[in-house]
Amino acid sequence: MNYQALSAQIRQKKSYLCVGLDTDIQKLPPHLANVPDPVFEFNKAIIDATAPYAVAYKPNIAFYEAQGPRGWESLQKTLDYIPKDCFTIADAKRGDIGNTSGLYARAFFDPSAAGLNFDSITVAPYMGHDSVMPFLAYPGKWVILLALTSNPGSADFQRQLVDNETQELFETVIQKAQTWATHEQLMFVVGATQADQIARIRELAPDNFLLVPGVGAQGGSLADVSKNGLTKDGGLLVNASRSILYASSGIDFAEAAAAEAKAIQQEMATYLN
Ligand SMILES: O=c1ccn([C@@H]2O[C@H](COP(=O)(O)O)[C@@H](O)[C@H]2O)c(=O)[nH]1
Repeated sequence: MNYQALSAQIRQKKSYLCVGLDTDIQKLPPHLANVPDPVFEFNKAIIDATAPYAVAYKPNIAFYEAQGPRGWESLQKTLDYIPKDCFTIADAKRGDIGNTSGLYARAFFDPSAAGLNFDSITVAPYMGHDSVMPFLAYPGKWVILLALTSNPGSADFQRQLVDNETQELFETVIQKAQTWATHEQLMFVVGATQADQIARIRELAPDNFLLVPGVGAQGGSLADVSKNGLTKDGGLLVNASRSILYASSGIDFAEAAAAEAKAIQQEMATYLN
């Protein structure tokens, strides 16, 4: 999905909600325990329930690869089930020397390789340009680069002063990466818990989409993120995973997920107006 189509989806659905499919086998409702693929059945119900309110889905790859081959199978089926008008994100946080990154890119972007055809992948910037470029070699696919993450440890490196102490490392990442790709292929991850930095990030990256995890379970504020992060084209994908997936642990889990997604979408609609 390209920039214009994503922006049009946001306008049409009045939503910039990304539902995070962090599907934890230990947390599934008991009544799914005996179906052949509980992770896929759960995801299918979550997708059906939340699709009216979401423009993107983000399976976190760790939850699938930890299950071995059957996890990859659940991931494949889930990706194929996501409606075609929704943007898909492989939250894999990859990045390595060039030839290895090339294989990561193939695994997630080339359906003739591992069967997966994601729109985008999260990438760690730490190894520099040659670790990121192989992902950008796929026309129409996106790199979502970790810039200022939502976790407390983000202060350890990302907030350190660099460039003769003139700016923080995450600012350098955002500036430098824009010499590698346009805003039509490059997004940045910025935690909702870092909302006080979003105005600065918008100065550095006025047109790039930001993927913002950290509302819901991590306590970030949708209002604060939206106030400084929205652009004329939308410009934000705000992710919520646990607060939607596990809104109820019972037989009504999908209805509870729909209610949670709808509440977020309705709040988003007020900020888009
Ligand atoms: O800075 C980051 C980068 C990625 N994540 C991921 O987003 C979701 C958040 O899940 P919640 O349950 O809504 O807290 C999860 O997949 C993380 O790995 C992040 O939280 N922060």
